Amino acid sequence: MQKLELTLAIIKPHAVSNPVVRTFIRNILKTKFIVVRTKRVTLDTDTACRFYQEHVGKFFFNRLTTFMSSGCIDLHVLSHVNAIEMWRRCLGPTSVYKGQFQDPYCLRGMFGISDTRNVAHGSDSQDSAEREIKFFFPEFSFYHWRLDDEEWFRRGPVTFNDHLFQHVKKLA
Ligand SMILES: Nc1ncnc2c1ncn2[C@@H]1O[C@H](COP(=O)(O)OP(=O)(O)OP(=O)(O)O)[C@@H](O)[C@H]1O
Repeated sequence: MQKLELTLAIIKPHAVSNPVVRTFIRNILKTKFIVVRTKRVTLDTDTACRFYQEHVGKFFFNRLTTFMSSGCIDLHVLSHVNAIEMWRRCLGPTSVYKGQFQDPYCLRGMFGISDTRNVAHGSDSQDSAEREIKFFFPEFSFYHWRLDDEEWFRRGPVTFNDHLFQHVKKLA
């Protein structure tokens, strides 16, 4: 049985503040993935700039970091075999316009407003996922994940806790 992979999903402010979009996305997350952690935060611009530091100097950097600190964002640590690719496939292309033509049912194609307000973020590699999860969930233990939790979530049984918006171990 292939091991579970972790990825970070960030639901961007315009998607969190729209109840229809938020509910649609949450349904995908809880039915297609194992949701390992969920947290809602509001970033200050300094934290948004640190998170997106690889884009410093690009024409959209200021727009992106201002937008990401303009309201609540939802952070989800997702798990699945090939979680990174799966979540990015749900998102579709970075460009909303491209998504609308190439893959109209992807989240960005359906709910994106612009290339900045493109619904959500997904880690693009295992290294990025680990770095990004550590950035937002410093208390998350990769040691315990690898030692114990990964196998538990893979084999089950798990149940979904709506209040936490997380899957949790189902104890006998
Ligand atoms: N040409 C652009 N114009 C405006 N905003 C952009 C543009 N390119 C990227 N961005 C913003 O910067 C974010 C990070 O860009 P990146 O190139 O890493 O895209 P991505 O990997 O598809 O998206 P993400 O990392 O958010 O999942 C994008 O999600 C988008 O919000």
